[in-house]
Amino acid sequence: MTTLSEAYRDHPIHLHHIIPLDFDSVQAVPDSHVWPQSDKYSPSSGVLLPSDEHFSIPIIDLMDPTAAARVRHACETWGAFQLTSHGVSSCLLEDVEHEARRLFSLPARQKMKALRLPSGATGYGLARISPFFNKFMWHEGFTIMGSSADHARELWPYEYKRFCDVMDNYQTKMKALAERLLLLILESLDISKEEMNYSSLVHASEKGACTALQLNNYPSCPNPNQAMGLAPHTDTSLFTILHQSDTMGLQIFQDGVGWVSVCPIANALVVNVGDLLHILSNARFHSVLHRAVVNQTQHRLSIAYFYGLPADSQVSPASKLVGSGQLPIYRSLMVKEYIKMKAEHLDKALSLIRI
Ligand SMILES: O=C(O)CCC(=O)C(=O)O
Ligand SMILES: [Fe+2]
Repeated sequence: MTTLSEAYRDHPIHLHHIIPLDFDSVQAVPDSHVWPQSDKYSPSSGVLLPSDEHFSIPIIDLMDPTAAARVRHACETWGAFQLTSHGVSSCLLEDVEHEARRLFSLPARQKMKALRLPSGATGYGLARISPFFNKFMWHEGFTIMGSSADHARELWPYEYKRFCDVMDNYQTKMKALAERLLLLILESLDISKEEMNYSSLVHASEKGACTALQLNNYPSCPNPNQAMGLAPHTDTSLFTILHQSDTMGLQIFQDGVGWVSVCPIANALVVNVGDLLHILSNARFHSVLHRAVVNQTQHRLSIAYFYGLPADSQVSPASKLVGSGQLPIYRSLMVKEYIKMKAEHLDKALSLIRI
């Protein structure tokens, strides 16, 4: 079966788009990291603080009997929501954040030992979207797919086990939560698991879902208005479950409104609709454009769990949602084909598969 790593292998990335800045060694934002102020990519462009509830993403309690309807509304209007009562313990969230902090606070030369390979998918480095932008992001990341042992051993030859145990446990809990959420999302689209007549989704929830864990670090920045933490993008996943530390930084784009900050809520997880769910829902749910901005005094961490379909499966608008007067908006294609298109064309990928 094709894995996500194999799907990325054909798209080597140049080393200067993998190696992060040694943030400890700079006093000012270097020109290579200064983003233009005048366009939509400007880090300070049109941001709304969610002081008004109309400008904040919905908060959904997973145990609420009306959760499916609320999920549908959130995914149709925002493409994102904050999830509470999700059953992932606050201890585990603290542990995963603590381990991520421990990793990113290592000296730069130590982190470089676990650098992602040019044609690799896992390890330490800049975000994969880096080559699409003229300027570099104020960010360093660490990607895990399955076991983190090989890279963790490079970072801590003798004491890597605690890191691996926490990451394994977190991925196990995230997978179980993602499977619950997938069923809720199908229910919200009025599709029962039995009606899911193509195998990929059933397949995904039962065995081969393509998943990845992404640890993100945004060091404090001498001039946050000039720098960009993570440039605007949509996730390729079905959906992403994100834990953010208690520093503001995540923003989502809402048409006609602009960039809206997603306030950290203790123990809530942010769920973002990704491209695959957008395709599957025949664009009823939208894959949310989001970015991360940086802070002058506090560094910020986030931990993203990407839940996708198996790379070898087919994705298309669900048959339940097309037919009765509704035409499919996207053609059917293999998930790995879509991953490849995204790696080559980023935000143009969806338009390339429109019918
Ligand atoms: O740091 C964040 O809040 C966003 C992270 C993100 O969008 C990603 O890892 O894809
Ligand atoms: Fe993202």
